[in-house]
Amino acid sequence: MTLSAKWVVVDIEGTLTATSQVHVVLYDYARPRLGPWIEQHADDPVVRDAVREIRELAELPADAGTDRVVAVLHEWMAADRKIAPLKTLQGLIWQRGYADGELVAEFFPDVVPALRGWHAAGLRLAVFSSGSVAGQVAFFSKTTDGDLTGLFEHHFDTVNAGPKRVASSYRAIATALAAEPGDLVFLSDVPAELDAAAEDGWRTVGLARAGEPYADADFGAHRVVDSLALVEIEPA
Ligand SMILES: CSCCC(=O)C(=O)COP(=O)(O)O
Ligand SMILES: [Mg+2]
Repeated sequence: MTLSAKWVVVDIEGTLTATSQVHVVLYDYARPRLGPWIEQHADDPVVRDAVREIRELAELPADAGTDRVVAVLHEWMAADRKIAPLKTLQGLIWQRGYADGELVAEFFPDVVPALRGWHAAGLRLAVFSSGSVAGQVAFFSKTTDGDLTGLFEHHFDTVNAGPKRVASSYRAIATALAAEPGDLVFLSDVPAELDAAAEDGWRTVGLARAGEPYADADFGAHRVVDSLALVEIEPA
């Protein structure tokens, strides 16, 4: 399969890294640290705003204590709700974990060669993930293949772009990149995300990786592969 594009925009979970890397390794790391982080960073406006938003979304009283906020966050994590203030707090905790050497990002074996190959060929790379931009940058900075942050020119999340299953988020990204939708290719394991990108005119590639949650999903008219090694992209 050969595509022509200027930008390659990649999802993280299920596309670059196993879902278990996020749901087990990263969520297990964040879970016990949420309460202490909220308490120890109570004066950080980012944390304060996130906690206020969590209370509002969960319909908790404005003075609900950290234990009640954390209980909500644990419920959201158990249900894998990708809610922005949760992702903000997780991202801060993971940022510290990567900086302290307690976390190291791992990818499917085909990922780093593909990313490096596209970058070397002159394609421009960006990330669109539910994980916060801070969490994404930390994730790519400490990987089993070293610091990969230099590969990516832009990072998008649900705060600076919008929800991943809504076409307007892909319009916002195309505008931010000053790119025509037809010059953008989006790679994701979630058909609904690909549908939203295609609705905005993007090219799309679905990742149906063995053992991953969407391995047997219906990808409709989207191109589908089980490895990035099968995705050839020429600079447009
Ligand atoms: C350090 S990035 C963590 C990714 C994350 O938190 C997440 O929810 C992944 O969602 P995606 O949109 O990449 O499938
Ligand atoms: Mg994904």
